[in-house]
Amino acid sequence: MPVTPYRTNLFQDRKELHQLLLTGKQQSLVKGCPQIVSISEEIEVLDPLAVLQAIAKPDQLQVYFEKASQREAIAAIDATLCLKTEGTNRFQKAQEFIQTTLDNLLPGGNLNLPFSGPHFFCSFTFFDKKQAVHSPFPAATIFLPRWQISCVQGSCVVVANVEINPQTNLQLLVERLCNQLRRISWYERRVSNVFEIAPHKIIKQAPKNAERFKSSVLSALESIRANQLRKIVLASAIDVLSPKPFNLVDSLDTLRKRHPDCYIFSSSNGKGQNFIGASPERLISIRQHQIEVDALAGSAPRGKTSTEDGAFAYQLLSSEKERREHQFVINFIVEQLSDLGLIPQMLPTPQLLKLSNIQHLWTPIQAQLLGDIHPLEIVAQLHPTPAVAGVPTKMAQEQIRRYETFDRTLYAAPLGWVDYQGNCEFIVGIRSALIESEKPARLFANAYRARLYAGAGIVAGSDPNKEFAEIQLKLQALLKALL
Ligand SMILES: C=C(O[C@H]1C=CC=C(C(=O)O)[C@@H]1O)C(=O)O
Repeated sequence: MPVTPYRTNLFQDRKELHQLLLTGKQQSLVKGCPQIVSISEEIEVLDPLAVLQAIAKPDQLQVYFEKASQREAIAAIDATLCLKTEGTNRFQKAQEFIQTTLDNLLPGGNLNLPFSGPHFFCSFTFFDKKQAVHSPFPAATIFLPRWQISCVQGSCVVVANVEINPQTNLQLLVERLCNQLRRISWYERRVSNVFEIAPHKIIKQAPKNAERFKSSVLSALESIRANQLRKIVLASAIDVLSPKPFNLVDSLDTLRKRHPDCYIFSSSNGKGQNFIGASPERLISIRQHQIEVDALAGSAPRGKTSTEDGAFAYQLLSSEKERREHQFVINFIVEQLSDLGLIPQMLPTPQLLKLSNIQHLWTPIQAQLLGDIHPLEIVAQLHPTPAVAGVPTKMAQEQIRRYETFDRTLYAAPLGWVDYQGNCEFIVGIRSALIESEKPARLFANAYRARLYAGAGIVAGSDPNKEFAEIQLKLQALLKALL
């Protein structure tokens, strides 16, 4: 992909912008196919979530990511190009789509800022095929956004990706791009809450949920005793109904304030359904060839006092069962990275990751990226880890299908971005919910539904009551943000 030495403030200089687009047009003539021109420019400080609120439309694909503790947020709005696919080779197809797009892409503007240059936003479902006819998300969605707005530690960048073909009217395009950028920069810099009075919501949790979950745990423990399984992560879902639509931006705004140590995320399917969450788990990040993967498994509540909190932490760190549950995840990640010829490195004992309502055993694993391994090859190798599936993986996935009566959709699956230089960040979509902000569901007496998901790792020695209590604790992260 050639990098063009254009000025860094292309939107200020229409002649230069026109010239870059013209190069794209000429390239599309020579290559005989449309080209993408990607323009990056620094803008005044704004909140990407406020831009999402101001310009995104419900019928557009959208993704939002934020790590408040690192002062990092990014919004991707509408798709210039998109691939929706499924099957066992979905990661491979996604990789090919990205490569083909980059072969026909001309980047311009300021490429030296964090998040400048084209980024591809990806969401994968837990399973590689649709679980139900009306599944809200395809097994893989990869898109190059029309507009990408990011803010990293006070430095904000806008990236516009436009498709050009020999017929494109460049003057009109320049006009349209500059107008849209003006709209983005003018908008409110802070999220304005739409609902002054919180809508009344009814929590609907089938009473059978608890019993069904506990009997699944007992049955899974039987499979563990029979040596068919060593670990399985079983999840539960609850439905929250509301007479008013759920507001995506309000929910994200609440989540980022309540869970600054988590990755706040949302992925919208362009049909009024949004998958949102506050996940503590990073599947992988690659920055300048440095890979980081989280092994996260083993949980305890937070204490009400520092003494109680310390006691919970001590129990967690010294529990043989929690350490075993955690070790399965480490072993899997190390094995999968080693299979790719990488050399994983980590500290010998887990650390504690303390979140607002729960604490976990956490082992960050590092490796140096070697050769030309694509980030999605590593994602394919890592998903699903035993933090969300089990050991052995295939058997655990089969059993999950048998025990869980709901569609996992994006729950516990990789969600993230890959950039044009091979950097990436993927989180695991846990502590999450599917919210409906467009059409009320007839099935629920025309109310709007939010489905919340959380799971727990089951190993020999697990207690069904304790695992159910852990799930309730995890569900609180989302429940409090929606109510
Ligand atoms: C599967 C979930 O959590 C995983 C991540 C951290 C701790 C876990 C545990 O202790 O069971 C789970 O493996 C979830 O929150 O839905």
